[in-house]
Amino acid sequence: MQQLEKASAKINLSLDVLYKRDDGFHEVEMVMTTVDLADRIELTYVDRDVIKVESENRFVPNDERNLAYRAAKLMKDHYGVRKGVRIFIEKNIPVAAGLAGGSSDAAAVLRGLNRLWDLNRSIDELAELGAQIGSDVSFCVYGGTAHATGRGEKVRALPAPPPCWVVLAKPTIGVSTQTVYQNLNLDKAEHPNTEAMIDALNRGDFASICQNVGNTLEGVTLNLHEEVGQIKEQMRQGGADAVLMSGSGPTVFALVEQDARAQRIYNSLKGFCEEVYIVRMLGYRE
Ligand SMILES: C[C@](O)(CO)[C@H](O)COP(=O)(O)OP(=O)(O)OC[C@H]1O[C@@H](n2ccc(N)nc2=O)[C@H](O)[C@@H]1O
Ligand SMILES: Nc1ncnc2c1ncn2[C@@H]1O[C@H](COP(=O)(O)OP(=O)(O)OP(=O)(O)O)[C@@H](O)[C@H]1O
Repeated sequence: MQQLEKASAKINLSLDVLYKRDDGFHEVEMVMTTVDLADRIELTYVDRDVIKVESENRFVPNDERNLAYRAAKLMKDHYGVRKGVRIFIEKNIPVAAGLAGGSSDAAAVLRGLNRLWDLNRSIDELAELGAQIGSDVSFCVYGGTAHATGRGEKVRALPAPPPCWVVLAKPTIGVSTQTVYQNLNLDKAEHPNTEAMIDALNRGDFASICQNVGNTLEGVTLNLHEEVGQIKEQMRQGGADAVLMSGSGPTVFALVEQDARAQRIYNSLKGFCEEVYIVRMLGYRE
């Protein structure tokens, strides 16, 4: 018995950090959307009480450190399941990139095992459970476009952005989310206007979406890695409608309405970055 799941990457159209909480996490307010760059997760039923994780990507751990493993373990423990699974991850999303690759794999495992193990749980229940794995997992369970609050786990659906191209470019460095949050100085940080972003989405106003992209964590990663600023500049020069770092970075994305411009930006970055993609937003929950 097999179950295939698509695990899509996300970008943060806006990311505001409000304050540091007593539990060490930061209270955030984000607008996120999934894009058409995805890992492929293959779940195979095993008639023994085991979880095995395999991937051909050398940056992805094959043991209990893998978020996909942790998702399967959580499902087993939470629902008292005595069945097993072999998880194969075809990794297409860059690792440690700010695109929620690991979180999306975990979310895909929650959705897939719900079917493979006949658990019949609701998507809301899976999203709530996913928060125990990581702050981005709840959003990834749903996908689409959403407003996420709390530490990221409170998710409310929003309308899809109008169609456009998204050029993603990741410099060769990886960035630890924890390090970026630790280096954030909230007294000096910039804050996006989340309300204006939500309003722009509700009106389907592409120009206003572009005007209101913003990420409080961007300044931190820009200071740590000058490549991020260089990519932003190159995208701007290529005529992008909006340019922003996603999550804690280091991936930068450009929103571009015109086909020719998107292609030009993609081509110009190809020589500069190893990992460049030209994709569409998925927009709605699949
Ligand atoms: C940067 C984002 O990706 C934006 O979408 C998320 O805020 C991070 O989500 P994530 O990778 O799922 O993060 P987690 O695995 O939950 O946390 C990693 C580390 O980031 C920091 N962290 C994360 C989320 C949050 N709201 N406040 C934090 O301070 C904590 O130090 C935590 O130990
Ligand atoms: N399934 C997985 N795929 C990728 N990395 C994983 C996975 N499971 C665990 N990891 C570990 O998590 C680290 C962060 O990887 P990931 O690709 O999820 O980061 P990210 O895209 O920055 O996430 P986010 O945007 O949620 O902060 C990696 O360095 C890797 O060691």
